[in-house]
Amino acid sequence: MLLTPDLCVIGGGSAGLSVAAGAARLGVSVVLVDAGIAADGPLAGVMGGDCLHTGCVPSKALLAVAAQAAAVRAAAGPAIQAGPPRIDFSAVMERVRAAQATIAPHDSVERFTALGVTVLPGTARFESARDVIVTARQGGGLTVVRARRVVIATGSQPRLPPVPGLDQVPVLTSTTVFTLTELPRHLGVFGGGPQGVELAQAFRRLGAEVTLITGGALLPKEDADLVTCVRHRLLEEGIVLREGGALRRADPSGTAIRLTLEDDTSLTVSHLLAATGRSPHTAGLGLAEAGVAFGAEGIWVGRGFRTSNRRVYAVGDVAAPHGQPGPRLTHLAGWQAGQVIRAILFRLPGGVRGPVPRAVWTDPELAWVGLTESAARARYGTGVRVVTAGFDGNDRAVTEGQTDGLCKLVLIRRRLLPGWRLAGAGVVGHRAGDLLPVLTLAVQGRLSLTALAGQILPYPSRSEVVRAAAAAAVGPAVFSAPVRSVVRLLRGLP
Ligand SMILES: Cc1cc2nc3c(=O)[nH]c(=O)nc-3n(C[C@H](O)[C@H](O)[C@H](O)COP(=O)(O)OP(=O)(O)OC[C@H]3O[C@@H](n4cnc5c(N)ncnc54)[C@H](O)[C@@H]3O)c2cc1C
Ligand SMILES: NC(=O)c1ccc[n+]([C@@H]2O[C@H](COP(=O)([O-])OP(=O)(O)OC[C@H]3O[C@@H](n4cnc5c(N)ncnc54)[C@H](O)[C@@H]3O)[C@@H](O)[C@H]2O)c1
Repeated sequence: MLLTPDLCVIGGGSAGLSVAAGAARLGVSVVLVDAGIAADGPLAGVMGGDCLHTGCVPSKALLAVAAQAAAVRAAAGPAIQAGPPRIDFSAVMERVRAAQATIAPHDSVERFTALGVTVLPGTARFESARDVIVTARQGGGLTVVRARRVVIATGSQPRLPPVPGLDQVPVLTSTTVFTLTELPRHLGVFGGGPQGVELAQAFRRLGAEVTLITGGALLPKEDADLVTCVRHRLLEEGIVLREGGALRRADPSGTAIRLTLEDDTSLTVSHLLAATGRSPHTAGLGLAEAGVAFGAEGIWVGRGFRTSNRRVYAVGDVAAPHGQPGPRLTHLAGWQAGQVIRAILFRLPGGVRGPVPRAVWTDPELAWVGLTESAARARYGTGVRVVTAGFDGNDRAVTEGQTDGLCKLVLIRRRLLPGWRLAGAGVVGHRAGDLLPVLTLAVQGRLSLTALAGQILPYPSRSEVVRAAAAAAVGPAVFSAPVRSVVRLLRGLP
């Protein structure tokens, strides 16, 4: 069979679905090929890729149930008499599946078909610079798609470092961890990025013994002072942290797994989860046949997310803008999808990307946008100023008994005018992610510090910590000697 649509989208994850839905709603004929459509089970007939099946949704649902368990433990005291929570792990996983099932209709083949998209369940591969061959699932035959434009959105997969013995032991990844039917007795988590830290806390709060092993520092992309707050809580909750203790080898030990670290220490765990990053899904796509340049970091794209083949574009986790692996996040995939629609359908040049907000959804959460302090200092040296305000001075946090954390603003000296400009901002603390939108607006929109400091905010709210940090930035200028002189002068007037 030969199909000749305007657009062929390969991959039905966050990126591909956004492109397909947007294009179809603008009246363009779209063929969407997805290899990840579940054939049976509760998510049968559902696309959604990593985010829905093995990423954001199940991990956040697991964290949410785990947070409830932690809240029960924390509530127990003189005011509330409660015992330790009894956790039914299979019911926990039911909650995870229920969250997925609630979101699933949005990503279903049915919805996309109703939007006018032709959905082909199967695996796509370029046969030439123009033609994409789709091998249908379950031996259902071949379809040739000859589209005016093709968008590759094939995502990424878990990356396992070449540690000796890792291929000799059962290793869980994000692909398999959400199919566990029993709570691991002792979970070794290998990797201290957002994935490792979030899942370590979730499993610990659900009652597993957890050891987190990471070659470098915990959350290495974040400023150390913010990470300290997260680390403190993980330790307090009983997670054993082996930071800087890279894994040297893994060996089977009966039904368990023996891990030997670089410092010659070893430990035995019942389960091992590798959370050591992801690599782009480029294999088997026939990229060489299509004349699409790519590397280990992903498919190289320029402005408008166009590849080296002018008919072909790439977005989402698989794309490497200007040859660099970007952050791999669902909301960034959504933004890129909008850009590719602009480029293909409206022939508009790609917009310039503002700083991308990100959050680690642990408790406390760590949320950031723009330059971190360490990145700013590396770039601007002494022309950097940092101000903070802690939740210990925030009345709402005090009333909630959740005063850990702070808001931090990274300022750089203005080039032409006197004063400072906001280059990065973030919060660590209880529900810190909810405070990120205003900081994102401030950093992306180059909002003045005076505007941030002058906000009228509901009292008592955690959002006041942002205003307090901005007030700390503008305070020295407001209460300076020249301003005091003006006040003195005016006081003398009738
Ligand atoms: C545990 C975990 C937690 C996460 N939490 C967050 C979070 O809280 N916030 C956040 O923003 N991001 C989070 N992420 C990252 C987020 O899931 C990804 O950035 C996002 O899903 C990428 O979307 P995508 O469309 O590029 O790729 P994917 O969602 O991977 O979709 C790719 C699709 O392409 C299909 N495909 C691949 N090859 C072919 C082929 N040859 N033919 C046809 N189809 C093909 C696949 O089957 C899949 O359906 C998390 C990731 C993990 C692993
Ligand atoms: N909240 C969120 O937005 C969120 C949550 C989970 C995952 N994600 C996304 O999913 C993807 C995967 O997350 P991740 O945390 O696995 O990736 P990551 O690349 O951020 O972190 C990988 C971690 O593994 C460690 N590591 C890698 N190789 C190692 C080795 N050989 N020895 C020791 N340590 C090693 C790194 O030091 C790092 O701590 C990322 O793209 C991330 O953005 C996002």
